[in-house]
Amino acid sequence: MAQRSPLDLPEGDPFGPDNLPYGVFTTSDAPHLRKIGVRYGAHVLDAGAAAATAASPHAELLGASSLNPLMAAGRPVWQAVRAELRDWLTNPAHRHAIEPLMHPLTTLALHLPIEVADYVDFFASEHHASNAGKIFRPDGDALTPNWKHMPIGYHGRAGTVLVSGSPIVRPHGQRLPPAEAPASPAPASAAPTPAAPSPSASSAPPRPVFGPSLRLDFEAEVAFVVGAPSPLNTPLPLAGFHDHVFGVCLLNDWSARDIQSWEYRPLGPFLGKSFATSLAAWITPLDALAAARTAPPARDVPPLPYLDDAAAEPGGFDLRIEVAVNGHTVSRPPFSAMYWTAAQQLAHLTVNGASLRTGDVFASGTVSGPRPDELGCLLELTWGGRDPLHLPHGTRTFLEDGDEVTLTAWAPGPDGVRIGMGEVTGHVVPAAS
Ligand SMILES: O=C(O)/C=C/C(=O)CC(=O)CC(=O)O
Ligand SMILES: [Ca+2]
Ligand SMILES: [Mg+2]
Repeated sequence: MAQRSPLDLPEGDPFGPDNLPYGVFTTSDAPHLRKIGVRYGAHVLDAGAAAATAASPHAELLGASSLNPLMAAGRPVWQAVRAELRDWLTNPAHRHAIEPLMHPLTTLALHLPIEVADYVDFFASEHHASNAGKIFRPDGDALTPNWKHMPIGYHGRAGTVLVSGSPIVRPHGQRLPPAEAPASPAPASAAPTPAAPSPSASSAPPRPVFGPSLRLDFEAEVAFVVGAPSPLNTPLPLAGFHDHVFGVCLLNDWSARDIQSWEYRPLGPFLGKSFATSLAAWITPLDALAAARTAPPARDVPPLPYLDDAAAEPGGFDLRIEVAVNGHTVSRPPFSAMYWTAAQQLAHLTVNGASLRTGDVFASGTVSGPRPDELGCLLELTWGGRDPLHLPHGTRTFLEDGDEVTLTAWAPGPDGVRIGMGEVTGHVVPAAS
């Protein structure tokens, strides 16, 4: 049987000419030579080689070892490069030149496609925020009084953003001893080292122990990658989203709930989240998601003018996310349910005069929908460990060593075609001894 050309895709392939996500790869014969690739079906185009062959004016940008130079070039260049890529991959006149530059995806090593500058994580799902509020702060209001007035967020740790597939080492940290039996069995190496004798009276102040986290969790999120930088002291309007955001990808904000719940007051998440954040290897260009734009939920509290999106282009994205633990689907969070949009988050990030750098990543926050099978983390799916999940391979409250978590997503594209968002995956390895 004749071998099908990598340029002939099956009908409706989610990585077809309307998608064209960017990544960075190496081949086994040149493991240190990072190249920009464009995913097309089950193959990857060596974009730098294609640009050189075509004598493209963008050959230097596509010949770089990360996406940052291309991302810094701005939207007119992004659009010109996307048109060139589509021509190279679909115009029969280029077939003989392009075919030899296509690598089977399975033969490549994929790397972090961008050099991450700053990393911010938001808290934009009303369902997640109110569930987390009820679980972490059962005696208070589910939402804090500021929540409907601004997209709440925190600055995370850019240096520990890892590419999909990287192992996640169970973190050590301070945590409170569980009031009763631990919600999930301790890994063999997890015997905690008491920092102090246990309190003898129930009114004694809490005293932490030190050891591997017993409540390791995932958070299904969507990340937005900044391309064009912005100057200091220049707040961006909502429309700035279109000019400054290069692309979108999946992100897993691994979270140690026991470390987090002890440390987060009063300044917010810190070491319970900074040990690792996984980013997908493929960045979907914003233009590939044009058909997925959708209106966000109705605002029941009018936002301040700089966040008011009533007259703006629809700021939501209809991304259908799926979360699998060890290959078993545990949730399908709908990104269209997010209350605060990425455009509002960008306007808020810069409203105080803060500048943007190429490679800044801002993540949506955990994506949870209203239904019990739409929740984006185990904290919610097991209600703080109270209601274990029953999976074919055993019950889970939080993650055990060896567990693998995979997020996938797709978005509606033009003419009923699906735009594949690739995946972000990671597996838990035992805490360092
Ligand atoms: O309610 C809290 O105190 C914190 C909840 C989170 O886990 C914060 C976070 O990472 C934001 C998010 O993913 O939505
Ligand atoms: Ca998060
Ligand atoms: Mg994290």
